[in-house]
Amino acid sequence: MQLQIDHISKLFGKKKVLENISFEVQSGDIIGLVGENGAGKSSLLHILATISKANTGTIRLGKWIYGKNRKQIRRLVGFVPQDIALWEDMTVEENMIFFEKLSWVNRSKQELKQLCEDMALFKWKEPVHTLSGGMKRKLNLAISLIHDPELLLLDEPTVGIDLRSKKEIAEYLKQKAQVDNKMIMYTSHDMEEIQSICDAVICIGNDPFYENLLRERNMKIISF
Ligand SMILES: Nc1ncnc2c1ncn2[C@@H]1O[C@H](COP(=O)(O)OP(=O)(O)OP(=O)(O)O)[C@@H](O)[C@H]1O
Repeated sequence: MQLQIDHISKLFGKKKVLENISFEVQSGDIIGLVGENGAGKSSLLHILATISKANTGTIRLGKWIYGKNRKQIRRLVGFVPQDIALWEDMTVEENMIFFEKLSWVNRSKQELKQLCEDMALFKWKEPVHTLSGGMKRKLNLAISLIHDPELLLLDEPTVGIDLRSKKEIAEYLKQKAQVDNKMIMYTSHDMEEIQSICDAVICIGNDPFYENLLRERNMKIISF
């Protein structure tokens, strides 16, 4: 499958946040998005998650076109937003079951539990409000994987997650891309993490500071 982004721009009022962005992502790719605060990384992910619309340009995911085939596209996309979105009074198990019911797939309890464990989350019967910030993020990640999306969009997914779990999650995501042939787009301000996970990086805002950082690390830069 291919994600094809063709000349997209995004405006908020008169403010241009994304300008004429074009690039392609293939199945199996993990693409990093970097750039300073306010550069437009989340805005791009929101567009790709169909939560917001680009002002110009076209986007295709496989044979489907954004704006025309939203329902089909939503089934193929998983999104972990920066803000944690969970039912705080329900347990981890109840949250997983709730989101499984909202999805288009049937997963057994064991499969749902395994997804949490893949994210190094070993709480199951605990109410979410008793979890740490990092554990909640792990749960958000597990939820985004319930419907086995072809395109996984992760907006700073590992903020607050301990180093061991970060490493385990990175290995899991690499396997998802390499073995299961999924596309992953990933934002982070942690260059080491970006370097260890991503095959190539897009520098939102064409910022020479970030481009130099990436060159110093011999990372492949996707220009647009
Ligand atoms: N709903 C909105 N209405 C108006 N302006 C917005 C809206 N969402 C984002 N913006 C503006 O768009 C710009 C890009 O924001 P965005 O959140 O995409 O940046 P980012 O690169 O993800 O930043 P960060 O690294 O801080 O997460 C910012 O100037 C922000 O204020």
